[in-house]
Amino acid sequence: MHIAVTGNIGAGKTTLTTMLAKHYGWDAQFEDVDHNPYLEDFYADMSKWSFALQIYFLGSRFRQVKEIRESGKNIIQDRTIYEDAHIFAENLNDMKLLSDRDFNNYVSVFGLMKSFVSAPDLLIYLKSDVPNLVKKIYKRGREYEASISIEYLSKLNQKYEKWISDYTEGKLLVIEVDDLDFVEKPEDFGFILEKIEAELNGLF
Ligand SMILES: Nc1ncnc2c1ncn2[C@@H]1O[C@H](COP(=O)(O)OP(=O)(O)O)[C@@H](O)[C@H]1O
Ligand SMILES: Nc1ncnc2c1ncn2[C@H]1C[C@H](O)[C@@H](COP(=O)(O)O)O1
Repeated sequence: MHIAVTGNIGAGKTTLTTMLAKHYGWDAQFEDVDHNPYLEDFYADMSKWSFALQIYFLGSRFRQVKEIRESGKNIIQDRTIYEDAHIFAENLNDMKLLSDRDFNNYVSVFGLMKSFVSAPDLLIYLKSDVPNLVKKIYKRGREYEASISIEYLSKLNQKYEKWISDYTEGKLLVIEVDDLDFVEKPEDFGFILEKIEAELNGLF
């Protein structure tokens, strides 16, 4: 079984992925953030590094897709390859931080990869508003993310809303996380588990 957790920067994907992997004994796949050779430079100069970062994330995410196909294990994944293309790359192009030439090149490589990608059995979208995302990004305290603007997060949130409303590839669970503290409150984590189990009824 393949479950993926999706959502904007700071929504709580890594935290929930870690908790679910521990709770169910699933393998977890995380984003390549700490050893990412471009991320810090990207936030310092988005226009200069956007293409290199997108290619890096695309390659890293495709490696995960391959592993999921080959492993036969129950895997929970922190963010999907769809988000790189439909949320981040598209938004950078909209904001003129990724040129049309580089974006078209990216889209053509993504198109080739897409035929190898299977949708997760369940996609869990963590929906959060921008002020709450800002609070959580601040709480996490990655220095290079201090430059993330409200405008950037708002545009990403709009892309997420559109993408989720059009998503038909598989089962989808939308969780509004702003009033939940699944880190500190076991009952909030329990509420999420109940929702997941209702969706996966029969697959467990
Ligand atoms: N529902 C929540 N309630 C309280 N704190 C949260 C919640 N979700 C995430 N956090 C905190 O917010 C920060 C960002 O969460 P993280 O899981 O890294 O987000 P993401 O992976 O989506 O970027 C972390 O410090 C985490 O502990
Ligand atoms: N495809 C991407 N383009 C730009 N930035 C990206 C992409 N994928 C992830 N990121 C950034 C956003 C955050 O700063 C880190 C980690 O993501 P998070 O949502 O906090 O787990 O990488």
